[in-house]
Amino acid sequence: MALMSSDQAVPTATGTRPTGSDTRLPVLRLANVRTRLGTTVALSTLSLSVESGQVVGVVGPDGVGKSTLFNTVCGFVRPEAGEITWRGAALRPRPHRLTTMGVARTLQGVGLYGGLTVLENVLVGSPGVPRVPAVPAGRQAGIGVALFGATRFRVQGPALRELARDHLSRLGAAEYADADLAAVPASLHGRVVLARALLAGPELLLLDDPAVGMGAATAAALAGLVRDLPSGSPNAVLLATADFEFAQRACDQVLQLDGEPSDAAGGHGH
Ligand SMILES: Nc1ncnc2c1ncn2[C@@H]1O[C@H](COP(=O)(O)OP(=O)(O)OP(=O)(O)O)[C@@H](O)[C@H]1O
Repeated sequence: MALMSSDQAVPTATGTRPTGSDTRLPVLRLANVRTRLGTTVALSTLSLSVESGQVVGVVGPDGVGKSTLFNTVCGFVRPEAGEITWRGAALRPRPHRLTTMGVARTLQGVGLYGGLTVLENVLVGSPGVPRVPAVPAGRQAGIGVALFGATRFRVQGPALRELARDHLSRLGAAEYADADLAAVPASLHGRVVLARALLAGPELLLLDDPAVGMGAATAAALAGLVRDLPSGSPNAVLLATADFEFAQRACDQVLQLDGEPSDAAGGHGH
């Protein structure tokens, strides 16, 4: 695992937009990105590059800007400076285009439902999956659906269920597929969240503190699974965590964010 500092410069992309997606170029690159939330510079002068086949971790304590980084990459907030590129092409992210583009994101502690099987939990938010009465409609139509929905899914119906089983199997949780989520060990919940994100076949998987609240053994097992993820899909992983040990286990490269967010004009780099 290589350790980078957050002000380590990466070359700025040329800005010319390639006609096709060149898989030799970094999946995602941020160059000197700064995002302000109100008067707070929540993300300051951040540069990073996520190459094909890599798991890259961004590590830092609460409040250092990890969620802001993800929200910037997903287009929920717009950076006031810097450049984001996707396979070498300038990117202006839009949340509703994420799945089409090939980005899936997990959210901390969102969207696991007792009363549904593990398999049904993996399928929540997928197109063509009937609503399950146990889940309030508002939650099914929530942000998870927006992130994991529609156009990126190539299969539906029984084939989608089989794909969901395949992902559970890949993550060592196949035997729990038909069990109620409430009845399976909590140590498996992280894998259910992962399987759901994998279902869309993303090129880039964004993992928001995947080990939060986990015991050391569960986190270590999950880190091993995450480390092995980049293959065909996802092609690369960017994860944010406050857990340096988890990042060390899971990542090829770790970028440490350790600065304090600053007020207004006097923003400084992390
Ligand atoms: N809506 C907002 N308006 C103004 N400042 C905000 C807003 N949301 C977050 N911040 C501030 O921006 C900074 C970065 O927050 P962010 O949530 O990105 O950090 P984080 O590293 O993800 O921490 P956590 O894991 O606790 O969410 C923090 O100082 C936070 O207080």
